[in-house]
Amino acid sequence: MTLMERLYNKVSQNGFVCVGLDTSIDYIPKTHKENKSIDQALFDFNREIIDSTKDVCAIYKIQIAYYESYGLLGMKAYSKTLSYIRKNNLLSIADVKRSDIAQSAKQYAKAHFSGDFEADFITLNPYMGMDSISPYLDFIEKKDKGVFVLLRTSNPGASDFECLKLKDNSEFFYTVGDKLKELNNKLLDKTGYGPIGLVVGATHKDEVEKIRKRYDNMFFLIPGFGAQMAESMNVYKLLNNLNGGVVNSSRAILKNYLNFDDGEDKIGYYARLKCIETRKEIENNGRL
Ligand SMILES: O=C(O)c1cc(=O)[nH]c(=O)n1[C@@H]1O[C@H](COP(=O)(O)O)[C@@H](O)[C@H]1O
Repeated sequence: MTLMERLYNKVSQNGFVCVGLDTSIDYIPKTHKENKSIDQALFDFNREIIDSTKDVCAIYKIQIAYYESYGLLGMKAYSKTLSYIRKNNLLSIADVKRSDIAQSAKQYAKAHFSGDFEADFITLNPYMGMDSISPYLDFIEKKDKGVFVLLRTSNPGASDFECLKLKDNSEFFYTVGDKLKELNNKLLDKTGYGPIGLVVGATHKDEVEKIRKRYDNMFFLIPGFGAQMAESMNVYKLLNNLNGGVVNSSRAILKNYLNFDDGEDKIGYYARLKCIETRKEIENNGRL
């Protein structure tokens, strides 16, 4: 089975939620971190979240900054989390948002698609051009890996550059998406999708239908639901019949336990509950 088939099957079986492991030490209750090293505290927290959510989510996204910020110990937790996901036959997106000249991009590909930090997918920033993307193709094709490339991000600043109007009145990000679509079209498998996906935030509603239609063979990573308050209807439209993307939620899932009196003893349970609620809310609102 190819990577895209595995992801597609996970979405069909468990739903489209992507659990964002943006694990800050501040999210971990005191009782769960005292007498532990930082790497152990971060990893134990992640393991509890993974064990409790693996049958109600499609994939895990590990945001590397949360681990880099704790230095070597943080990176140890990052590496252990990725290998725990792999050992359990689950899928991972390393949210590393890389972008560099081809020679350096090759090294990033090696760093994040093999060895201590091996992930199934990574996130890329495309704004240095296509030669900053192509070095990843070797791993995509030979090692069955995938990428999600930033297209229309969820932050307010997305309008500063991504949405600038070109001479023909189209927004700049469509030029980026069209080039990536061409590349992805050569790699489609029987799911109808290919391993070059797009990151499309759900916080902007005007263009969601147009984006989904234009990039119909591209799998989406959709952030913005939960803590960034994207509307469930936007998410639904981007999902393409609920199987053309994954919806990331990080803080809303990891910190859900804080909303309950018995939360500290049931961190995983409340994370699981939030995954189920997230899926239901998007599915139900989409049906309206
Ligand atoms: O590439 C991303 O994952 C990403 C793109 C984007 O446009 N917006 C965005 O929020 N993200 C990431 O998605 C996650 C959102 O986290 P929450 O807002 O806590 O759900 C963070 O890890 C962000 O870095």
